[in-house]
Amino acid sequence: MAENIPNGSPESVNIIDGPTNPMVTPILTDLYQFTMAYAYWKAGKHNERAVFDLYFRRNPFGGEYTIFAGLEECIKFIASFKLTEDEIAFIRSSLPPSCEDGFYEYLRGLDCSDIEIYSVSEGSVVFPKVPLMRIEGPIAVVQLLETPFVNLTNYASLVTTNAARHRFVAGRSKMLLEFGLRRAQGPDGGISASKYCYMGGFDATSNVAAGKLFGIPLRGTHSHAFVSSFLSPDEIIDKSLQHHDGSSVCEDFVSLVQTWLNKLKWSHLLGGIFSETNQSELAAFASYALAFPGSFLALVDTYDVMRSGLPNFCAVALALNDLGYKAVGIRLDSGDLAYQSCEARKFFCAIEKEFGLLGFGKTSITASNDLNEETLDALNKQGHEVDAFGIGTHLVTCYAQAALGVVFKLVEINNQPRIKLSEDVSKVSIPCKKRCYRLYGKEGYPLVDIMTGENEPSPKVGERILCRHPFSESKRAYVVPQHVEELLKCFWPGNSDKIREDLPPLKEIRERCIEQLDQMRPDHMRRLNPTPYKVSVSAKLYDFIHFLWLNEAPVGELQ
Ligand SMILES: Nc1ncnc2c1ncn2[C@@H]1O[C@H](COP(=O)(O)OP(=O)(O)OP(=O)(O)O)[C@@H](O)[C@H]1O
Ligand SMILES: O=P(O)(O)OC[C@H]1O[C@H](OP(=O)(O)OP(=O)(O)O)[C@H](O)[C@@H]1O
Ligand SMILES: O=C(O)c1cccnc1
Ligand SMILES: [Mg+2]
Repeated sequence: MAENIPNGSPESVNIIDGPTNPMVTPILTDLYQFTMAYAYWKAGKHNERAVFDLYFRRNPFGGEYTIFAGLEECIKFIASFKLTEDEIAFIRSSLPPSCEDGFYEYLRGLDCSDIEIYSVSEGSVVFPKVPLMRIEGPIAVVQLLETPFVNLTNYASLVTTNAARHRFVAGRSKMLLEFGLRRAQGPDGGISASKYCYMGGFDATSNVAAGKLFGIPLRGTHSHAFVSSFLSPDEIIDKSLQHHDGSSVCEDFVSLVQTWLNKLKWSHLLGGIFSETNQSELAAFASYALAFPGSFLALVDTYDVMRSGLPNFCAVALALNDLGYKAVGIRLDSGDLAYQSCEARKFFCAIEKEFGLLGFGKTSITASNDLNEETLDALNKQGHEVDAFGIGTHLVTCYAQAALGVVFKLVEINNQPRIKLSEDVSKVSIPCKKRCYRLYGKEGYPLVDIMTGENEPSPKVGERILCRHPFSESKRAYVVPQHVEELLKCFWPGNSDKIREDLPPLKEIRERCIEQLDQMRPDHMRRLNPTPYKVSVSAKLYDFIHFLWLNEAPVGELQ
């Protein structure tokens, strides 16, 4: 797990690269973090040891689960945390002239070597109120981390969860392609979406830069422009195509395609479905096949799916088959995707039967066009024959919910627990430096997450423990865990002697995410009225929260 390099040593810092986005620097933060840092420094308080929790309050998309993502980028950020002279000069110009020079000297020496970070593993299923990360260190430095950490985890967790939810509705067997780059919120939105949609269970992306940066499989088809850019088959100059096994060359592939189109037109099973297809579309398909004979996939809805796109595709696919190539399939990008996919499947099966082409019935059907959880669900209910979904706008923009609402709250300073009160109970923070556990039941499902004080004994397998709702007195349950998982692990030991967890490769995080989702009890996962997962505190922590609450809340006076 840990590398053979002393924790906190310069070597252990150096082996972690900087953040993916070079815009992620210490000044990618809110001004108030620097004004507070100055005021802490001025008060001589800047080195007081603080503990902050990063968590969220409500699951997104009306669901009862969230996937935690963004940890790797946070660690990469703090590993390279250092203000440049240029940045310090800018901060100086942004703060009042009365701010003392000593502060800028202090900023010059800042790094994150004295920060400790405990975190849930990236790609884990997580729940409201339970800390995703616990950040400890000198208060002025930890304060500066608030905005970038929330920024790096908020959208990451939201879009990973969105991807996981799309995967859940589509089912395991479908291929899910992320097509969102053009519709994403800027370049960082696009790159992040590709990374985190893969993490949340998508199979591939169309985003070439993300393929290069993260090793995500790349996939794509072609657009309507390619189809409409052709006017007629006469445009195709080099019509020759070598047989797949290299044994011979077909000098006029376009004629072979026309021959097949004629056969299809007069075939017993397909007769009457179409007459004359669009010849410019046929030219586009033949050209694409000449360019990619081994991976031919055609967008069939430019003119008319049933009367043109589908027969044209099949004519090209059959001609390719004569030369030893297997066409991949079609893409549908408009209209009723359930109906058209079923009709296309019937067409492919009829060809398999008519021409004895084994396996042609299974030719792949990709669907795209404004897809989201709801349309996937509707397609499932109607019955469809789609093998792969290409999803852009709704997925990457998180159209159904714009932000997760991750927060970063002080829970302890100089070993003194702190609480933030609110009229709204759901916004009251859970004080103390805590440990967090997931307790598993007899059937192997996670039953409850429990937070305890740092120094309480951990829950034990086979030992009954009282789990209390943090704020509702009557809600409590005894649990005898069959398995206990400690959730917060050390990802940045600072100057402590803790062992640092490795940052796993993206593919491993994705596998963890898929595995964790599979482990959940199905009623927490369903789309309609899912059962909330229980989040609790130990009896001792419950008593302490309420003691501190009473202590901090002023008593009103009635006149
Ligand atoms: N069988 C179906 N059931 C429910 N929704 C569907 C079904 N088939 C397609 N959809 C959805 O219906 C919407 C159709 O959108 P719209 O009418 O704008 O597209 P279109 O006219 O078919 O195509 P274009 O993008 O070319 O305008 C899309 O969001 C698509 O995902
Ligand atoms: O629909 P999304 O989920 O965002 O998926 C990406 C969309 O991008 C492409 O469309 P294009 O940019 O050509 O626009 P259009 O289909 O809206 O005309 C593609 O054909 C998909 O329809
Ligand atoms: O490759 C595709 O088919 C694709 C890529 C991006 C957006 N829409 C479609
Ligand atoms: Mg579209």
